[in-house]
Amino acid sequence: MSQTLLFYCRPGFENDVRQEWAGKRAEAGRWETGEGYTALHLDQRPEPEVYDAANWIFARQVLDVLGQASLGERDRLSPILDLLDRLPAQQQGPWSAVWLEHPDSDAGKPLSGFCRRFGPILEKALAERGLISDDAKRPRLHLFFTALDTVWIASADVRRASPWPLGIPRVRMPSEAPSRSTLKLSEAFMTLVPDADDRLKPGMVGVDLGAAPGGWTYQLVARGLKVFAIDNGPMKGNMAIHPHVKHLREDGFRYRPQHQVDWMVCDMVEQPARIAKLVADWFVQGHTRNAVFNLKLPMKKRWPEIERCFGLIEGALDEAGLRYTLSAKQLYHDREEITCYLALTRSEWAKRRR
Ligand SMILES: C[S@@+](CC[C@H](N)C(=O)[O-])C[C@H]1O[C@@H](n2cnc3c(N)ncnc32)[C@H](O)[C@@H]1O
Repeated sequence: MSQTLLFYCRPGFENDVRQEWAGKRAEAGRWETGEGYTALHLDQRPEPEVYDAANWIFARQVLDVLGQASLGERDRLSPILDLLDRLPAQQQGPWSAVWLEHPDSDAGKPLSGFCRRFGPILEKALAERGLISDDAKRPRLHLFFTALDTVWIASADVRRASPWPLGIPRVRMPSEAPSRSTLKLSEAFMTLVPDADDRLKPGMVGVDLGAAPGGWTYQLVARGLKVFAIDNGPMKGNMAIHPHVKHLREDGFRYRPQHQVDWMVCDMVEQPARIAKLVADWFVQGHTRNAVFNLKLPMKKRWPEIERCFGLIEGALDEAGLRYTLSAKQLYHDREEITCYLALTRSEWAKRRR
């Protein structure tokens, strides 16, 4: 049975979604792309894992398309309900929720007001037809408006899809943090570290490479960690005087901790392969068990660069016989970059603990 997949992404990174697909999957199909999204028409339905938003770096959300509707100016509701009525029985709902969304693009953002107004109208109509269920495990209905008169209608498996509208987590800017970069690490913990509350605990020790002015250090300190902040530049605000922060004016590529630490984070602006080698060395030498690091990707061919960096890390850790997980995402707060999470498995860490 043919199937269309809809991917949401940061505007300008649609080609990166396609490159990532081609790098990871054998199935080829026809792509249909707009700013902030791209859809893939396939002859066959792919495996369920494909819908795991966490498995994709550049896609924020991956949905199963049910259809596309053109809407009239006076009556937008009827064409949507008609399309839903015509779906095969197994796709007809009921749904656990209905989300009205739009591309995260200059053209898409003005549609948010319309989505807010139209959402309750649609929800009421669906509820009257018995199409909204209390069962939170039921699929979610997504209406992705690319214009006031054009909508993609899609469904999401709530166990696999991103849990945030537009695939964008809401992150609060803490007033005490010295830089907006803090949002990136906060988002990384929400998105990439599934057991963050367990893996980041008071009393743990972290190293922040390229720490100044202290936005990432702030996130570690806020979770009760003691932090070695490595940077030749100055730490600012509370991060310059906090008793849990030790600022060392050293080269982040040369610095190594005297004792094993729980976390290493790295936001140095450098060639991605150099960062990848540095991170791999920290793990192979047993300096840390968790790392969040940023790979800056200003180049045109980002996917081959990512594959090269992951190859470097995986090659080094595999050769050292380590068991680990490596994941990555282009976060909402990432521009021409991605954020990666590398962690030893719990059993591996227990084995290596000195
Ligand atoms: C993007 S900023 C980091 C921002 C920081 N994560 C925050 O949230 O405030 C990059 C930092 O890396 C530092 N840096 C670059 N190369 C470095 C190196 N070789 N050793 C130490 N710090 C370095 C720079 O001085 C700069 O402060």
